[in-house]
Amino acid sequence: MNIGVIGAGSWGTTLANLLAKKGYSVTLWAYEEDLVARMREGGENDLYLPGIKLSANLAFTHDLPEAATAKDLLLLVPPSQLMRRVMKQASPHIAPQTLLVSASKGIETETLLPMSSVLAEILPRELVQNLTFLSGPSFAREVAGEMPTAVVAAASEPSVAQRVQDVFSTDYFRVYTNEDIIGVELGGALKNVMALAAGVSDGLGFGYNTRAALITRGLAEMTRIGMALGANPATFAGLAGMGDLVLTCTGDLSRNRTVGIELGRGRPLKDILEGMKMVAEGVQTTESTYHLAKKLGVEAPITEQMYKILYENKGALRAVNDLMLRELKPEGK
Ligand SMILES: NC(=O)c1ccc[n+]([C@@H]2O[C@H](COP(=O)([O-])OP(=O)(O)OC[C@H]3O[C@@H](n4cnc5c(N)ncnc54)[C@H](O)[C@@H]3O)[C@@H](O)[C@H]2O)c1
Ligand SMILES: O=P(O)(O)OC[C@H](O)CO
Repeated sequence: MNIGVIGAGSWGTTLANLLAKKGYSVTLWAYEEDLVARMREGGENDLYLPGIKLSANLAFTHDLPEAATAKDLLLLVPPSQLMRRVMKQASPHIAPQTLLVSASKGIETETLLPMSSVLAEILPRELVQNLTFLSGPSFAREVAGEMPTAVVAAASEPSVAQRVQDVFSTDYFRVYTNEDIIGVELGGALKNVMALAAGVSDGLGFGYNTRAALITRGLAEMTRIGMALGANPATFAGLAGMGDLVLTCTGDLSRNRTVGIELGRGRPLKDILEGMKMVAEGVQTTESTYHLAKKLGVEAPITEQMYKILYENKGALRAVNDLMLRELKPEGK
């Protein structure tokens, strides 16, 4: 099987390496030309996944058409805000029978669309039918270290999700299938907003009570937004919802949680982002989710306060107070 991977960040590189170690012939596309040269020479992605030895079955390119052409499966892992731009360039080179898998987690800020809708707008129909979404609790570095991990592959056609399940599964990477594309996608995107909030709470010096409250009420908020977009609420109790939410709100490897911690300590967002070469998807997904929830008429108090901290310079402590002092209500609402 010939596989192309679009995006050599920490997740794209990790999944490309997993597939190459399984024996597939894999070509990894990197946006950074100098990184391609270094990966070829040193067998390591020193920018996004330092210290992990890359398989000899892995080829590297800076040429997007080369990565997309004549592939049985193409894995898409750019930051979500760049998905449209990158895939518009790649699209003409993709063969109609190629299995497409997206592993990016975010909502486009300009259109408020999840990746499934972004891709449906730019790809030919025969490719859209075969689209699968891979999501779930999976820090790249732990998968690269072959630590047992479980994720979900969602496609509208079960046989398509099963093919992707077979391709990606290993003894340390267990893939479940699901038919709820929008639920699986939104779980992965919205948990990043909650991870920022959990980080803010930690940065302010609050404890486990606050974090548990944020995780639980965050899940309720994610489920409400998901249901308004047609997701199955049960999906949010699974790996792509609760699973990824718990991981990202509690794990020190989370970039989103780390950004939240710095915000909670009072560091300006601009400073934090200037010091980061990796993407914290939650920063832009907070903006899209805030506007999306308003458009849908869904109550999203944590997202709203996170938006005010990020984009309206609201003090983190005031945001927490405002959350606590909202009108009291029954838990089920
Ligand atoms: N890292 C993880 O543990 C992890 C796990 C699951 C899902 N994801 C998701 O995978 C997606 C990619 O994240 P990542 O962690 O692999 O990236 P990263 O933060 O490690 O690296 C940044 C990526 O952005 C790319 N990039 C920067 N500027 C670009 C441009 N102008 N055009 C195209 N690409 C450009 C870089 O080449 C690199 O691939 C995100 O949606 C993320 O949420 C990440
Ligand atoms: O480091 P984060 O916060 O982008 O999270 C990475 C993955 O999405 C965890 O599943």
